[in-house]
Amino acid sequence: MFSYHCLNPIAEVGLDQFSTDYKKVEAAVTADAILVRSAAMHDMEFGRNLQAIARAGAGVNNIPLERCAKEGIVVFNTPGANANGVKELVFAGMLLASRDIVGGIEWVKSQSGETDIAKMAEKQKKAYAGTELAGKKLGVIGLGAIGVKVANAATHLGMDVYGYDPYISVQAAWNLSRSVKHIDAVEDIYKECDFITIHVPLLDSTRQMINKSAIQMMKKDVIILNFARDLLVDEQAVLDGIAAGKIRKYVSDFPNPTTAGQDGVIVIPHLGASTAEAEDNCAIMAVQEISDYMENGNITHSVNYPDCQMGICQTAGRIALLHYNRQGVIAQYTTILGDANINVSDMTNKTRGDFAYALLDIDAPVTPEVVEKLDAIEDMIRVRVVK
Ligand SMILES: NC(=O)C1=CN([C@@H]2O[C@H](COP(=O)(O)OP(=O)(O)OC[C@H]3O[C@@H](n4cnc5c(N)ncnc54)[C@H](O)[C@@H]3O)[C@@H](O)[C@H]2O)C=CC1
Ligand SMILES: O=C(O)CCC(=O)C(=O)O
Repeated sequence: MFSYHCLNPIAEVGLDQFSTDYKKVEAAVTADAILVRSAAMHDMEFGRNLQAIARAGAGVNNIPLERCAKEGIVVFNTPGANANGVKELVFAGMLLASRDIVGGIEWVKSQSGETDIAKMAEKQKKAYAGTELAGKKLGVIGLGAIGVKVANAATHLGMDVYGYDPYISVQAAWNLSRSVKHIDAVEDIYKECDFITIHVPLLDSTRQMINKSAIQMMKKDVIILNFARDLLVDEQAVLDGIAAGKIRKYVSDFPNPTTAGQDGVIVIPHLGASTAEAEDNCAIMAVQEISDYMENGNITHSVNYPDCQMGICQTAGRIALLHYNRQGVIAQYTTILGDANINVSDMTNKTRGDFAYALLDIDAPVTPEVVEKLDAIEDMIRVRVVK
């Protein structure tokens, strides 16, 4: 029996995928696995039996990845599962920034009961007029699951699309429309584009990527869209740019005291992934990842351990070893198994930075004494008897 805890509401259609071997628990500290959306986990203490965390979403900046790896907790995310939901809201953001749609709607509301409203609207509407998307230059920074969808869709709206991603994956490159111009220097996006949208993860290397000097390079009346993370942008510099008449609008999906209520800023309450479809997709993928890890030891879409799959175990036993990626560890654990007369019939050992993961299918079940010896290896983080 496995236990899981949900730190945020997770779509039932996903949780329904757990077999009857799983039970939901109220206390995170007692759970084998945690499902989370945006809840901040950096200050959480983890129970010793916690083996996996699945982020039902893309961004993992709310989870202490390194600490989890050191505690033998595999962290997963659900790449691409909410990308379409975000893409659609980015276009809503572009439209809201191009014309004062919200101002217009508010005006209509304020005139409710006015019998002459149709005639008044024809006079009033010039106050809310704007510009079109077609023919404008859109710069997309980060061509991953979301960036590619935004870039491709924008070409169908007649936009001239520039894409920048020095680390683009082969899959994303395959998916990118040939109409998108591949830009090698992000500065060219800053200098050329009417709309700039950022879709990169929040990392030390991307924090405040859009800063004062980037804004200085931008065209007058640029519209900046941020559906990735607020800390990617120096938002005070953006407010200064709006006040100086350089930036026409800043659209953000991340309310905070700096931007909420400010002129020239449209802030949405983190709704990018809040669609039934995205929530269902993320929950289903997260539950599948956790189930495959808990039941088979397979890792798919981890963000702190290497991916590693050996299907369903067909031998007498399977063990999973989470260890540091250091010299001599493989020799030590295979010697312990050999000394215990346990034949390894299949194994995979994968590494990711400082961490490594091994799955071993063995011809006899391991005894508690063998587990104890494996655990005692200096660079061993966690030993799991999967079967
Ligand atoms: N508003 C919302 O509700 C949502 C926000 N997000 C945010 O959007 C981010 C992106 O999501 P996905 O596209 O699904 O992730 P992804 O991992 O598929 O794509 C990220 C892309 O950014 C690129 N990248 C990394 N550093 C870069 C740099 N310095 N310059 C240019 N490109 C760089 C990577 O190569 C990758 O292709 C997430 O990390 C998350 O923070 C994601 C989903 C929902
Ligand atoms: O779960 C959510 O609503 C947030 C989605 C998000 O920001 C992400 O997937 O990175």
